[in-house]
Amino acid sequence: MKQNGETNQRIARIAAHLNPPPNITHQIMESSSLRRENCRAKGGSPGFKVAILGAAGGIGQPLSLLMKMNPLVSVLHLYDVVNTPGVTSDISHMDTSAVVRGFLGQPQLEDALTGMDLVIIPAGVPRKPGMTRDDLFNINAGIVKTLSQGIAKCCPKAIVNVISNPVNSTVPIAAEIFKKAGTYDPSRLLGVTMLDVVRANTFVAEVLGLDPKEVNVPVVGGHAGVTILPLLSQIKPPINFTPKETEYLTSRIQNGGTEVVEAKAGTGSATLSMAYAAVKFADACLRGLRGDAGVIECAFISSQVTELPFFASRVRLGRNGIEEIYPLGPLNEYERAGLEMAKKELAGSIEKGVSFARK
Ligand SMILES: NC(=O)C1=CN([C@@H]2O[C@H](COP(=O)(O)OP(=O)(O)OC[C@H]3O[C@@H](n4cnc5c(N)ncnc54)[C@H](O)[C@@H]3O)[C@@H](O)[C@H]2O)C=CC1
Ligand SMILES: O=C([O-])CC(=O)C(=O)O
Repeated sequence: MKQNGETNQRIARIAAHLNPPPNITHQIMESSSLRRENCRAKGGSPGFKVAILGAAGGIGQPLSLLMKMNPLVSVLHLYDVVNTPGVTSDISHMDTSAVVRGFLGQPQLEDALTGMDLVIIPAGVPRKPGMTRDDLFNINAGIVKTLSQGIAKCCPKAIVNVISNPVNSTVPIAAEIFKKAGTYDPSRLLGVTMLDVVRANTFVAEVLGLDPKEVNVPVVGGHAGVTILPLLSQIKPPINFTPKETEYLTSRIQNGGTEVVEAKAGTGSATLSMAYAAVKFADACLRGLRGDAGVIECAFISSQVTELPFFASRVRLGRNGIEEIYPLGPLNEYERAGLEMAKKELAGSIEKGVSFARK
C-alpha cells in the first residue's frame, strides 16, 4: 500500500511537470523545489549572484545562456514579464555550475533582485528601420524607471549594467531613481557601450587584415549616432590611418546599430553580438568585484571628464565597481570636432532622462 501511494505521488508529480496547468510559473517552481529537496547536492558554487531583467528577449536569451557558462556566476536569476518559465527550464539543463531560477512579472521582481551582486538590464523595445534610439524613450524610460526602483529597494549595492536604449537617457534615469531612494553610488551604475568597442575592433581589424583580438579601440562619448566617438588615434597597437580610412571607420562604427536594424528589416536590432558584448562587459565587472587587477573597459557613466554629468570613457573596474576614470587623452583635430558634436547631442539626451525621472 505504502509503495503504491509513493508511486502514485511520483506519477502525479511527473504528470504535473509534463502537462502543467495554466499557472505555469508556480507549478514549475513548486515541482522544481520538490525535486531539489530530494537532491543531495544543493547547488551554489562560490561565485557571484547575477540577475538579468528582460531575460526572455532577443538579447536576454543568448545573454542568459552565456552567463550560465560563466564560471564566476554561482546564481543566475532570469526575470521578464513573459516566457521566463520556458527560458529558465531550458537553460537550467546546461551542465555548468550556476544555479538558475526564473521570475515572471512584476509581483516576482523583488524576489528576482534580492541579494544580487550584478544586475544586467536588457529589458525594453528595440528599434525598427527608420527609428532612432531616442524614439524608444517613451516606452523604455518607464521600464528602466520601474526596474531601478526595484534595484534601489532590493539590492542597492549591486553593480548595474544598463543595456536598454536610449542608453544616453536611461542611465541618467536610473541615477535619478537611485538618488530619490537615497541609494545612488555613481561607481556602481554603468551604461553598456561595449558593443561599440567590439564593433570598432572588428571593423578596424577587417580594414587592416588583423585578428580583432590584437586590436583595442577606445570608444567614448555615448551610445547613439554621433555621440559614439571612436578614438582611432589611440588604438592599440598604434596605427596611422589615412583620412579616408578614418572617415569610413568612424561612420561605420557610429552606424553599426543601424546597419543591423536595416538588415533585420523590422524584426529587431542587434541581439547576438550584443549578448556577446554584454557578457564581455559583465565578466569584466565580475573580475573587478573579485579583485582582479587591471580590468579596464569603456562604459557610459557619471563623469567629470567633460562638463557633462555623464560620458562614456575608459574606466578601471574593481571591488567597488568603477575605481578610476581615465581622461580622454590627446585627441586629433578630427576627434576634437567629433567630441563637440557628441557633447551637443548628449547634453539633450541626458537632460531628457533627468527631467523624466524627476517628474
Ligand atoms: N546598449 C546597447 O549597445 C544595445 C542596446 N539594445 C537595446 O536593448 C533593448 C532590448 O533589445 P532586444 O532584446 O532586442 O528586445 P526584445 O524585444 O527582443 O526583448 C526585450 C525583452 O524585455 C522584456 N520586457 C519588456 N518590459 C519589461 C519589464 N517591464 N520588465 C522586464 N522585462 C521587460 C520583453 O518582454 C522582452 O522579453 C532595446 O532597448 C534595445 O534597443 C540593443 C542592442 C545594443
Ligand atoms: O541600434 C540599435 O537600436 C541597437 C543598438 O543600440 C546597437 O546595435 O548598437
